[in-house]
Amino acid sequence: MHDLQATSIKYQSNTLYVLDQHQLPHIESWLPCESVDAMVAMIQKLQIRGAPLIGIGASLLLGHLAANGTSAAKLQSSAEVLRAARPTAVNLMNNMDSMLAALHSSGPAALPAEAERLFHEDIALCDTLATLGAELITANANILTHCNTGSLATAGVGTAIGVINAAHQQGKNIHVYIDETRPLLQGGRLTAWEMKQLGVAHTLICDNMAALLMRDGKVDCILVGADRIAVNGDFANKVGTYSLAVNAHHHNVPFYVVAPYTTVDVECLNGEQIPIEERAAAEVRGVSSSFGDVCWSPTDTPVFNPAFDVTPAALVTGWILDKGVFNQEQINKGALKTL
Ligand SMILES: CSC[C@@H](O)[C@@H](O)C(=O)COP(=O)(O)O
Repeated sequence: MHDLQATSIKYQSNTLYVLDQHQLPHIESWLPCESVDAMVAMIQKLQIRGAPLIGIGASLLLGHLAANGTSAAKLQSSAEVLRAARPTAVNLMNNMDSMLAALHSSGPAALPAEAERLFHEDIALCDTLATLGAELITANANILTHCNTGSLATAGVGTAIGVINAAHQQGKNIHVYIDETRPLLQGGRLTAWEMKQLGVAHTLICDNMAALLMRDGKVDCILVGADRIAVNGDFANKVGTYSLAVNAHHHNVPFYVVAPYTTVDVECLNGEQIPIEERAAAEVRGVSSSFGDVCWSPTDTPVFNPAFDVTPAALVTGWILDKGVFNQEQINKGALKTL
């Protein structure tokens, strides 16, 4: 396979490396990933994360294994194991389907090229989203975003953060409010790191401060990513997105979701059909990260920890997709069925 380089994944001299997002922003550590078990563990620990990137990471690993002589039967079973590593982001399933289609039509020799194609496709999709989305951003806008949707979550410039960066590059003088995104703090750790790297003016807030900012007229629009979009426009994204959408609706703040077609699930008719991952209680009882393990609640406090929630289409102003920007009327007419 050819050498490849993105912000948080790279392939160099026949080795796949993942930038350990569990340790960011304070420690930048690249971990080699040689096996399916290692990739599944990294995906489940969120060392590699973000809907597009987990699909790309799993695909590159399969390409690597095929290039190093793994049999078709083993590649088939490996794709099935990788497919099940996390349940909500459909990019993983869509990418594994692409890899399996290549395996079935042309055999193992086709997998390195297919993985590279998916990697480069994701970069191009992100660029398209950024260009389309930036047109919607007005000069001096205050944008609120949730979780991390940037170059750490994709092979390219990101989805919602890609739009933010494009608007910034166009000199629109934007400012971003970053939801810290409890429980795993993808906003506070990762988006804050990316905004600093990109030179975008930003302010970190706790998730429960967003409504107040909207009430005070300090948010011009909200941009979020997605982990799975149903054909009726309902979508799953990092938990907390739904409450942002409810608050945006109440305060009349435009609310956009930004995602490539690889995040659309044409089999999923509505949000109720999206499987939602539930994660360990320890993530809510405290934090576990490079700055230590802390438990602030009683150690046996009962916990509810869904990693994602579903935002109904009725609360969405626009879907910024690589095929264009769609409104509710277009989505209701079935625009997502034909992507
Ligand atoms: C371009 S990333 C879009 C989504 O994957 C992102 O918003 C998100 O929810 C990521 O969740 P995570 O649990 O960190 O993988």
